[in-house]
Amino acid sequence: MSSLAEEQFEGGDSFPKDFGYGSYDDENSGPQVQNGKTRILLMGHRRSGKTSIQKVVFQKMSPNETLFLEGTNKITKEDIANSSFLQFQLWDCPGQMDFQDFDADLIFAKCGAVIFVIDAQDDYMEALNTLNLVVTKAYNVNKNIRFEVFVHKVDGLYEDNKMETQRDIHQRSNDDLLDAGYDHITLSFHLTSIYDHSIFEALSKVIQKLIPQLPTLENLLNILINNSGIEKAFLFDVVSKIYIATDSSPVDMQSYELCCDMVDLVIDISGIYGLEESPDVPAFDSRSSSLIKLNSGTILYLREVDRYLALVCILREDNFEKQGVINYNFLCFREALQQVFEIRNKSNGAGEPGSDTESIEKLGVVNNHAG
Ligand SMILES: Nc1nc2c(ncn2[C@@H]2O[C@H](COP(=O)(O)OP(=O)(O)OP(=O)(O)O)[C@@H](O)[C@H]2O)c(=O)[nH]1
Repeated sequence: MSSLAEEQFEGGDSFPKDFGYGSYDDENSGPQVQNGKTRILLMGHRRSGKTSIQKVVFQKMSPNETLFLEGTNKITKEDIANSSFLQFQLWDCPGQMDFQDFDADLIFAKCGAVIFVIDAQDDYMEALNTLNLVVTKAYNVNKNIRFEVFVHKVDGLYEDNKMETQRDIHQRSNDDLLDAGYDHITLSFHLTSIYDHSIFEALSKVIQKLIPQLPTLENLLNILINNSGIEKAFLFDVVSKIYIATDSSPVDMQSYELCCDMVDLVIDISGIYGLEESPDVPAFDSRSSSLIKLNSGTILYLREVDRYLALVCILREDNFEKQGVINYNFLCFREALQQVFEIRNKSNGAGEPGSDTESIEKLGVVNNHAG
């Protein structure tokens, strides 16, 4: 990779205050939501890695530091709302809780997703029994919960063994549900580790399922990339490096990792050189953008969308010749995104397709291929 080619600061208006995430709070009013925040539960046996996941992704703890974490002995609630775009409450449940006998109504009634963490380096048979118990209890309380199984600590497994372990856990847990008469419940599986980007990618996928505007965001990104000669675009929450949306082309891990590294780099450089006199003014602002040219003839291009969101694009160097078109399309994209949130804030019916279509129609992008 060549060095950072350009860290540029451009003029431009910030979004109005009401596009801040505060208003996003009010729009969710479904049963899975409490105080406007979707509740996500982290469950699993002792030492499976639940607290480590939360600390590494949301509190920027380095993976090695998790070695010194003490066991959790009561449910820890973490608001992931004020510090980033993501509006949810993460409940870290202690592994030592009595899974046979706990207040399922209280825990699952207002829950959007259960993440069940299984230590793939350990014997997981007992964990599968607990998974079955948790899933069936949760489903009886709330049929809308999404079940996500993290086959965790896979950094300790050989490549072949990873897929084999996931396949085995998938097979056994589905068989258990079938035996219990719950064959209609869908479990999603993710291979994860805190020592690489897999945990960020898995959490991105979990969280995307809980964002009602996801299809609209994906459509907007499709329109943007098709008209700008961009190959791949991610909408990042810069605080957590979770991508809240991407275009509909498949995600390859390498591209995602490159984009994550770029977000880190921009935040670090902004923190060092971009601070205003007042420490309260965030360094990552409407003037932040960055361009990295790789030796492979590929360009990484980052633009600030608002103080918590960044668009990161991957494109061929040749297609970057018309940077003006790309910048213009980006502004249209940003405006459309703003409209999506404004319309949703006004309407009570979250997720109604009509309102979102209106924003897409207003997206007056310019086609980069047109010459
Ligand atoms: N190799 C490896 N170790 C991990 C990973 N994630 C967590 N660990 C380690 O697993 C151990 C237990 O992690 P915790 O996060 O405390 O586990 P927990 O599930 O919160 O445990 P309880 O609070 O007892 O329920 C720590 O030593 C972590 O460093 C991972 O992805 N890979």
